[in-house]
Amino acid sequence: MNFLLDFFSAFIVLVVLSLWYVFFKQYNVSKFFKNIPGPPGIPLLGNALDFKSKTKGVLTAFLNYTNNYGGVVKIQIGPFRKLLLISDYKFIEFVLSSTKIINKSHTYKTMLPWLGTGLLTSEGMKWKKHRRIITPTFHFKILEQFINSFDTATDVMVEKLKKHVGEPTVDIYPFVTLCALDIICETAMGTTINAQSNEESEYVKSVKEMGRIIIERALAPQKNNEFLFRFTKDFQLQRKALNILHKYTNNVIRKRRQELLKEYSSKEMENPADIGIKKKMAFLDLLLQARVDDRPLTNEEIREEVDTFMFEGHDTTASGISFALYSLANNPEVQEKVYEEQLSIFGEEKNPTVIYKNLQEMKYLELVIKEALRLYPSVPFYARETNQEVDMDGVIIPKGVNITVFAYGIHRDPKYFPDPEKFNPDRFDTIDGKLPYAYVPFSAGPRNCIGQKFAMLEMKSTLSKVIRNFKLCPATPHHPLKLVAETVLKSDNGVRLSLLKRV
Ligand code: HEM
Repeated sequence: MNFLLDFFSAFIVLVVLSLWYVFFKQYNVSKFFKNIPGPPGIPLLGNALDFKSKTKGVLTAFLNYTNNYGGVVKIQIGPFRKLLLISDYKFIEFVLSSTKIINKSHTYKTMLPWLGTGLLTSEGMKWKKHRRIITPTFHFKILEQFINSFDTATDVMVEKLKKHVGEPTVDIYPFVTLCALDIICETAMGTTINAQSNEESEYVKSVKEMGRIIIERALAPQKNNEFLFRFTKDFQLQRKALNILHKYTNNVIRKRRQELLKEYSSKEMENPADIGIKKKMAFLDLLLQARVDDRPLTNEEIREEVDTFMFEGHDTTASGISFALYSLANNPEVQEKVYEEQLSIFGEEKNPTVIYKNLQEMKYLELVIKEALRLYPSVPFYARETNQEVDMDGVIIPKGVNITVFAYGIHRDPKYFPDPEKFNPDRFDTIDGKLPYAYVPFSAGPRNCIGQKFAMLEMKSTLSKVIRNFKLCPATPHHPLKLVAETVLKSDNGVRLSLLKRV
């Protein structure tokens, strides 16, 4: 009896202490949020029901909140989690340019099992040091060598699309995704997985599986919790997918390290500084040469970075390319200008050998891509968390505040983009460079997208080849997009259009 009483008292003390800890931790945060407008929620769940099933409602809910409550909105998810949704220019500028608000929010934790602490998820000194050594791997001399990989993968896609010429409606998203996956595999790891001809490969399926699990966990409170997640079916599926993904990357790393050592010993490369320029190399090879704190990166550190490129570097460009193709199909006069530009660079040649200079000459196509990323930013929102108190022009933001930058929201603000729903690439002719924090598809500041130049080149390369080969028309029946925020922006009913062969 005594034992039971002791146990019960200990349990009560533990609960009280835990609640006190949560309350104390939340006190400053709650005080900060007190006067910020936001949608009324229901007890315990807050606004969580607005996000309804899985991912469907988040984008619409965020947009409604922004329209109803303005550029700085308080959102409550469950009893304890609050987030600050921002689409206010000054606030976005403050957050993204800050060297203090650098850490990612709690939501990114669901990526850790796959990516570990690669560049996207790492913090503090690790992020700083790795960002410094990875930045040179995006030098244009290195990117230049990837054009051939972009070209070869797009050739495969064009051949596959040719089989659908004349059909009234084709969902191009799956074609583009597999093409982007082939590209990132070859450029990040130097390996060919032939995703386009081998869609059922274990690796491709595992990449898709992890993408799904990451976003579902981020939005469902019971899966987000590490302990409860262990009892779900997805935990087992994640284990299986991670086993395949990590094994693949680890094998590639081991093999490339051995090859590199052999090449060194045969004195093939005399000046390590030239590495990656003289010889075509994948990001992985450059990471194998890199040094941090006067030592090479460990296999695990390299795997984290390569997996991060695999994750961050294919769905994003696939969305960018797909929505740009959709916009061109539905805006024939813009498409005609893009085609004219291609003719002015290559003449009638449909499959010319494309070099870096040609891609730089595609100025109008660049405006088209920018406008597509304004209306359909691949990453519609991203979040930071304060790890210290910060002073924003006299307003103190306490430690522990989740600040979610709503890029999709500010991109549709008529103050910065008049007639925002109109697809008008020419607007970037006049506004480019002005108000940089109103246009943030690649984020901005010290923690912006390190792969944006790579992404731009890939998108130009792929889009230009498709446009040289096909005339794009709207799908029949008419196909309005149903945008949803998954790990990236997608359309729930596909990205449909119709293809005609260019003669
Ligand atoms: C259209 C294509 C792309 C878009 C729109 C895009 C967008 C973004 C955004 C918004 C962020 C910031 C995310 C955050 O703060 O949580 C980011 C970060 C990042 N992106 Fe991209 N991205 C694209 C393509 C790529 C590619 C092709 C790669 C790699 C080859 C890449 C690698 C990364 C990495 C490593 C980070 C983390 C950087 C850091 O935290 O220091 N991205 N990207």
